[in-house]
Amino acid sequence: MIEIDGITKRFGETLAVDSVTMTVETGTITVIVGTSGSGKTTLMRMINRLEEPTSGEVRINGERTADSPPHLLRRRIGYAIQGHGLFPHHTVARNIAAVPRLLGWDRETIDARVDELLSLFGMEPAAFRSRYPQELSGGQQQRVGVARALASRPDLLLMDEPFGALDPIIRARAQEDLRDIQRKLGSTIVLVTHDMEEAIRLGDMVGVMDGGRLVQYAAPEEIVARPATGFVADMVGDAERPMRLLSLIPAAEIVEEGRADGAPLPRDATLRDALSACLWSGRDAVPLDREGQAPGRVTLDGIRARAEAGPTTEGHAP
Ligand SMILES: Nc1ncnc2c1ncn2[C@@H]1O[C@H](COP(=O)(O)OP(=O)(O)OP(=O)(O)O)[C@@H](O)[C@H]1O
Repeated sequence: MIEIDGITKRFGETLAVDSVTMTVETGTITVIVGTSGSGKTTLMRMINRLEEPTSGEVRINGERTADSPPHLLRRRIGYAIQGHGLFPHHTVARNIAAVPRLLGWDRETIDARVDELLSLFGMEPAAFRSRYPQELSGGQQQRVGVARALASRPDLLLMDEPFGALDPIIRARAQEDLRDIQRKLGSTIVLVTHDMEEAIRLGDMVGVMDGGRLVQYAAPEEIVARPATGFVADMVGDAERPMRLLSLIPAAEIVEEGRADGAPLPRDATLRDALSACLWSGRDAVPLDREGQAPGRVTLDGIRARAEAGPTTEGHAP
């Protein structure tokens, strides 16, 4: 359990973090969300003492972090940042093994851990172990970055906008993978993002920061159903916009040739209807009735691409 107790950080005149108190339970994901400059990164960096608090303290499993030398503390706490920070001249295996090597693990244990993590992240160890970061796709580099942060089985993994550099489709996959792996390993994760949708999707608990203050700390359902302030409500509203947008776009706009299983949706169905039908039936395409022609199909990929294009077509303001 991580207890953040009345923690405050001042940079000169700036009150970056203002007396934040929160408890993170072991084996959960806590997401800190807020706009730029709200203090979320500073709050997180005070957990592993990359920043020293002006006042207040942090305890990990009852031990005050202030009593642990920062370099020892940071070996127990994984840290993954946007752009992954991999060492370009080291192989994937050596990158993942960085902290276990520092900790003096023996070679077989390290090799086994590297292979275990690569497999867990869906990367065949024999194919990836000896590659260099520049020989990987962006999504693979990001996975190696997270694998590295998890390698020494840290008490806690801190993640600062880990998916910020990924395009939206990979991002959704990366979030699902993280969730799966966190469940399998039982890791405790604190993740910082400016994206409320990501917070709602990933967090067991969501903390919303505004102007250095923690304005709400609750389960995602609670945040959505009962936002504590207007600011939280606005952030939730922004997150729901893609869904609202989907219900305004006719599925006919992205219908394509080809068949799909199931009863055709009516020709005036919206993308939201099509998405619901796909999710409900577990299919990645559904048929759509068309005027004077055989039914076409609407695919999940098509829906996703159209949602990401945003309200580009005239008359579809969200
Ligand atoms: N080292 C520093 N020196 C002076 N001011 C700082 C320093 N680090 C952060 N700040 C200020 O503290 C406030 C909070 O910054 P912080 O980086 O924690 O916000 P954030 O919510 O993580 O924002 P972003 O999403 O842009 O990273 C900002 O006003 C920032 O300018």
